[in-house]
Amino acid sequence: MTKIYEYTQQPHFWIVHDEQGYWQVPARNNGWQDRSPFVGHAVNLREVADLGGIDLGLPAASAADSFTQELQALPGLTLSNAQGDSAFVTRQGAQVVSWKTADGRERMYLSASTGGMTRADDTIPAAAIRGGVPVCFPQFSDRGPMVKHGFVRSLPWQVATSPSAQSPAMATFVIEDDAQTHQIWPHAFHAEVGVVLDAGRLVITLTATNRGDVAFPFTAALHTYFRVDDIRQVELQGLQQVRYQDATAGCVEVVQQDASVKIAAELDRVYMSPPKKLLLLENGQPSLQIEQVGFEDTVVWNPGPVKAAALPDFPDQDWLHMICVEAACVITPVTLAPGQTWTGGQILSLPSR
Ligand SMILES: O=P(O)(O)OC[C@H]1O[C@@H](O)[C@H](O)[C@@H](O)[C@@H]1O
Repeated sequence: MTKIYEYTQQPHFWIVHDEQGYWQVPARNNGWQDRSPFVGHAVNLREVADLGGIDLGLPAASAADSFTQELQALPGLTLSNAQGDSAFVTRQGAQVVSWKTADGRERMYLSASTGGMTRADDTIPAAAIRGGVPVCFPQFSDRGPMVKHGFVRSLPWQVATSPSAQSPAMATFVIEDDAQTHQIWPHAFHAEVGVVLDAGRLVITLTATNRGDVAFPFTAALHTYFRVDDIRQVELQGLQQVRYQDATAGCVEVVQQDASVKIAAELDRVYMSPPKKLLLLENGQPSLQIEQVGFEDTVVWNPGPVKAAALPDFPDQDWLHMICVEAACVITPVTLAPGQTWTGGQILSLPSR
């Protein structure tokens, strides 16, 4: 039987801490009987009941003052674990802007000249934060009438679950529609970002719920910026024979021929229904495994030298030090009926795991 140390129920998922780490398990069919994409083994409801209901409780939901720390002047909070991994999530956009693995290596790219909502300048809408894991919702890129990549990446989020002494390695963040969002998008929604840090692994989930009485479609992405030493030594494996739209060429459709994606200039592609696990290599060595669930497409983006020079919040040379590999729903929008919930996630792990 799987030994479960603690578990807590969120509105749309469970957080489970067992022998193998922390897991975020979508709540379907009223329980965990479904083998979840987030667990490598079955966790079933009866086993949990047998444990006698260990409920350690959660700190009460708190507001902006949970974001007591700063990174590059961006208010946020830190997650950490006993193994020495840490992550920083900003109030603006519930954006993971730092993920340091226990070897001390920073895995997320964050522009030194990013804009964003500081504590002193709390005006909205703020510029998006350039780096980490921007949450694009309810529109991916400029494929619709809305502001590029939707509006939630520019808005302040609330903490639903703070990292605590008992559970320092997980947090959840929420945002809902209000008078301001109704001016941009008329729908009643609830969005939730879950961040779970485990030894050598980071799980980020996006959950969207329709809390209105009219169905709505959306597109979305976890627009992850990975930090790399030198993009010219980077390969992304797992996309051979996958069809993609090339956004640098009018979205013409092409089939990936090469075994790996390499970047020498601007690259902007939406891979359609690719395999769910990709491998990032640096200098020929596996560097990170990038897995996605729930999201149908994968976007790969690097601005290259010319576009980089034109981006005001991005140092000219930094295209050499990042690659975006994004879990995305682009080609086929997700439609949520009233009351319905959708969850997608990206699971990033060191390749030795
Ligand atoms: O500059 P933004 O709005 O953060 O977008 C960055 C890039 O995001 C990618 O997801 C898109 O495919 C690109 O076309 C876009 O340029």
